[in-house]
Amino acid sequence: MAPHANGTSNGASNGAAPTGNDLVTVHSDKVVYTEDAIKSTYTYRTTKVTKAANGKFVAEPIETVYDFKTERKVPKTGLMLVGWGGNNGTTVTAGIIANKKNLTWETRTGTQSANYYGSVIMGSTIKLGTEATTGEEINIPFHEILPMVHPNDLVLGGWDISAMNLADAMDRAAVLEPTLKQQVREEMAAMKPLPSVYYPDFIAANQGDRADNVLPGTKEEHVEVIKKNIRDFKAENGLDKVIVLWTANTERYAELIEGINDTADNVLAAVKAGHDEIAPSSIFAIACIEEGVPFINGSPQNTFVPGIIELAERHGSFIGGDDFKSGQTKMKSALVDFLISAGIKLTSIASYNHLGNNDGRNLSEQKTFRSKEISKSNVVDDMVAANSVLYAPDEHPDHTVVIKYMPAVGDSKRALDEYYGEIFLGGHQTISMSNVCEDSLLASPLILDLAIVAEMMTRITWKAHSGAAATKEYKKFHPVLSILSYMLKAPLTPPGTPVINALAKQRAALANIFRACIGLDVESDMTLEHKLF
Ligand SMILES: NC(=O)c1ccc[n+]([C@@H]2O[C@H](COP(=O)([O-])OP(=O)(O)OC[C@H]3O[C@@H](n4cnc5c(N)ncnc54)[C@H](O)[C@@H]3O)[C@@H](O)[C@H]2O)c1
Ligand SMILES: O=P([O-])([O-])O[C@@H]1[C@@H](O)[C@H](O)[C@@H](O)[C@H](O)[C@@H]1O
Repeated sequence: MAPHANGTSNGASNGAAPTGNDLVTVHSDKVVYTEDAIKSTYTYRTTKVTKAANGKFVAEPIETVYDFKTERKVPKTGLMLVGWGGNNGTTVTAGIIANKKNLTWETRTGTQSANYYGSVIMGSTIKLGTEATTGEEINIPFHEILPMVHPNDLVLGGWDISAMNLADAMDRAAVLEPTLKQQVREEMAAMKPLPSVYYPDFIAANQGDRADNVLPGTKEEHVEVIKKNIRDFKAENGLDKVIVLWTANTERYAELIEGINDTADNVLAAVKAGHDEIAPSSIFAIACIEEGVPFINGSPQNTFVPGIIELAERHGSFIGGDDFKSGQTKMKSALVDFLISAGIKLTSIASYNHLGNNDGRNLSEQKTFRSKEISKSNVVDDMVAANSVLYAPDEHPDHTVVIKYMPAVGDSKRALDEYYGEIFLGGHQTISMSNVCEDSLLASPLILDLAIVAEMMTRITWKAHSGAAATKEYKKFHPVLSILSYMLKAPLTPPGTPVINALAKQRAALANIFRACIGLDVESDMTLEHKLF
């Protein structure tokens, strides 16, 4: 259960008193509970900096007071996966069934129980505060900070260009132990992906041999079919909400063409005209935006061309992406943050990996590899740019990304990295690492995190007490959900806003925004209570 407040705010009634097995009770006059919502008042503190002519800085603390409102009712939520029959799609499906049924299965090393390890929402904790008398740090499960969807309750569906049922597709993926597969096989055999949008030019030619479940018709018709699929899925399962997430193959980048995909009207006209540069993932994005359903891109291609971002803003529909940050890049975003913020001048990063799953097979073509190369390379940019002591303007470490398809290793990707940097007085530090990433077992929990956080964001609204954003009515967050960045290699942010890739900053943003929704200040880690004499 989400935390509850005992206090009353501004003399307003506190509404429904906290009851039952609430994990946390928040004593604050900044939080009010009604039957339907948690309402908090939060003072957001930032620092406005002005650079003077002499190159020095003037810093001014700024306070903005926001009201947040979080709907408390957890909706019955469906998760529709594009690429449902793939390694990630089958693995996350089996994982939910295993957890829902509390399955255990025999492995070479003993009995294994279902879990959600690798999910930041289900497998990690956040600091709530310090124990009133002992000062001990109190941490709570991330999932408990707000009333979130539980992954066990997600209703799964989706599309695939391969007609294979989920049980056979799970075998094809070769990710899970037979002793687990046999327990979920019957349920998964009944799961059949809907026919999908297939434009061969956007993925590797070697994917053609599985494309036996393809929608006929025009691009305009495809948008309408996808929208109907979503409506039907919602109705048939009695859902309150649907989230759609792309875990299909990596597509090549779409060419950005003025007059075609630069504005919302142009991209809709291009769909109507059946323009070649409208990708399947963009067809899904448009359908979801028009249907008011959050759409998240777990792959690296530029699904969200400028016209689609404008369309999402026009409809107020949530979008997020790009490219799950599952293993090698997640490590990179943490290690680079550590090295550069420690004053070590990283001068080269060599990122090699090989893998043998179908994703690797699809990436064996240059056009699709290029999409992944971009998302795996740009992850260091913000950290480098933030350190003008080490790096001159536009100076960057050398950075190379290599991905090779080696069928023998299957889904067990081998990542080999070397980080090379300058240290004190001309010394050098070389960090070489080997990182075996069970790719689908690392990506699947991220699919759940992305879906749960995206759904949570549909229930959080805000208004400002003063300033330019002051409004009487509560408003939604910006349609581009940059709050999802912790789970993504190439975080999509609202146009004109900075991209933050540093892993710790991304996680802090997620945790602190959720803390603000229950009227708790950011966790500063200052622990002054332990430092003042
Ligand atoms: N650790 C990871 O696994 C990881 C990390 C980051 C990103 N990704 C990305 O996630 C995606 C899925 O990875 P995977 O290992 O599950 O790949 P996969 O090849 O096993 O699965 C992709 C599925 O998508 C289907 N597909 C292809 N085009 C489609 C379309 N237009 N509509 C519907 N279905 C379509 C394929 O038939 C296949 O079943 C890839 O783009 C990959 O780059 C994976
Ligand atoms: O997330 P990460 O481990 O850095 O990157 C992975 C790549 O190393 C891998 O080659 C690719 O197939 C996966 O889709 C994923 O993108």
